Amino acid sequence: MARAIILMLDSFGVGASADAEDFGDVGANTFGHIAEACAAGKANIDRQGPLKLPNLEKLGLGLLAEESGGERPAGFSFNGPCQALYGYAQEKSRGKDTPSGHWEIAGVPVLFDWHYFPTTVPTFPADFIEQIINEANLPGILGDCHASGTEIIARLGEEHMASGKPIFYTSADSVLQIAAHEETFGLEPLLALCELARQKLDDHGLRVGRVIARPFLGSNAENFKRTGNRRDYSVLPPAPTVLDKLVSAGGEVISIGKIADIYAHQGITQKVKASGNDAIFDATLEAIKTAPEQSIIFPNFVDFDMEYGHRRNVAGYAKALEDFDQRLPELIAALQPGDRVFIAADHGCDPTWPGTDHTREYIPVICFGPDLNIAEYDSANIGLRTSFADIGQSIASHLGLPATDYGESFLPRQ
Ligand SMILES: O=P(O)(O)O[C@H]1O[C@H](CO)[C@@H](O)[C@H]1O
Ligand SMILES: [Mn+2]
Ligand SMILES: [Mn+2]
Repeated sequence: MARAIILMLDSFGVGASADAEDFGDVGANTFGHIAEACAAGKANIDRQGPLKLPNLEKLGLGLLAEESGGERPAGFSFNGPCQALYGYAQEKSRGKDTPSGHWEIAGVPVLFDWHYFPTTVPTFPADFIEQIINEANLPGILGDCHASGTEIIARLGEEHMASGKPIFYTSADSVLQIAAHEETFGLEPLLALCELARQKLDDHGLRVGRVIARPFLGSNAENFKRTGNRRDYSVLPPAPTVLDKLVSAGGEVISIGKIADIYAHQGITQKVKASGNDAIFDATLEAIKTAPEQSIIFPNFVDFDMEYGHRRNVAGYAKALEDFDQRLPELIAALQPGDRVFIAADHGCDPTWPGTDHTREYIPVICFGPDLNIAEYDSANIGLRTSFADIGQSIASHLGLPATDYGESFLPRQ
C-alpha cells in the first residue's frame, strides 16, 4: 500500500525567505509572529495565552521554525526525538501566489512572470472591460481597483445590489476577482461572467493566474458575508505535475476543497466539495479511510489564508491552528502502512504584516507515516530544501512514478 496525503495549510509560512527583499517582506514570519502575539497575551479572543500546537510540535514544527526563522517561536521548547522528517523549503517560483506554491509542490515551479494589474485606477485594461460589458450585457462595473475582498463588498455592495454592476478588483497577486450578490445578481450569472473573463484574458494574451468568483450574501454593508461558493478559474500548469503522473499511471487523485480549481481540474480524479477547515478535515479523514492504493489525498485548508491571514486576524489564525492541531491524532489513527503524510504551505500571509497580501516565506516540510522509520535517516532534520518541488519529487519516489523535472526526493524510491 502506498498513498500520499498532502495537508496544505494555506499561507502557513515559517519565516521570510532569502529572497524576501524582492517582495518587501524582510522580517515577515507567519508562524513566528502568531506565536509571539499569543505569548504576549495579544491573541486572547476565543482562545487564551501562548500558542499550543503539541501535535505539530512533536512532528518537528518548532525545531524547523527555529532554523527557518532564526529563533524558536515563543512557547515552543520540544527538542525531539521527532517521529517525522522535518525541514523547510524555499520557493523557486517567481510569485508568492497560491497556484505558484501549489504547482511547485507538485513538481512544477512557475518560472515565467504572471501578469499583474497596475495599482493605478482603473486597474484593468479599458478595451478588455468594454468587451466584457458588451458581451455579458452588463450596465457597467464597479471597483476596477486593488482591494481587500471584504472591504470592497462593504464599500460597494449596496451600490452593486441597486445597480446590477458586478465588482471587479485585484490584489498583489495575479488575479481578477469578481464579487456579486448571490441572490440579486445570481450565482450562475456570476460564474458565467468569470468564465467569460477567463476567456477574454486568455484572448488578450494576459497571463493572469486566476479569475475568482466571489459570491456574497446579506442585505447591507453591516452584514455582507462571502459564501462558500467561491470558484477559481486557473490557467493550466505549464507542465505535467506529480498529480498528472499518478493519473497517467492509473492512480487516484482526490481533491478536497479548492485543490481541483487551483490545478485547473487537471490531474484530479475525484473532487470532494467542502468549505471550512473542519469540514475539509472531516472529508480528509473519510478519504483516508476509503481511498485505494496509489492515491494522493489532497486537501487545502483555506481558512488560514482567506479568513485569517488576509484579514490580519492573529487570534483567529492562532485558534484555527490550535483546532487543526487538536484533530491531528484522529488523522494519525486513521493512517495505514505505506501512507506518507506531508504537511506544507504554499506561501506566507503574516497576519501582523502591513497590508493584506501574502508574504514571501519559507514553508514547513513535515513528512511522516506509520511505517516511516526515522532511524534509517542520519537525522530527522532534512534541513533547507531549495525548492517546494522536493515534496512532489518525494511523492513520485514513494508512489513509484516517473521523476518530476524539479526537486530532490527525501524518500526512498519504491
Ligand atoms: O481580499 P481577498 O478577496 O480575500 O483576496 C485574497 O484572495 C485572493 C486569492 O486567494 C488573493 O489574491 C488575495 O488578495
Ligand atoms: Mn494560498
Ligand atoms: Mn491568499
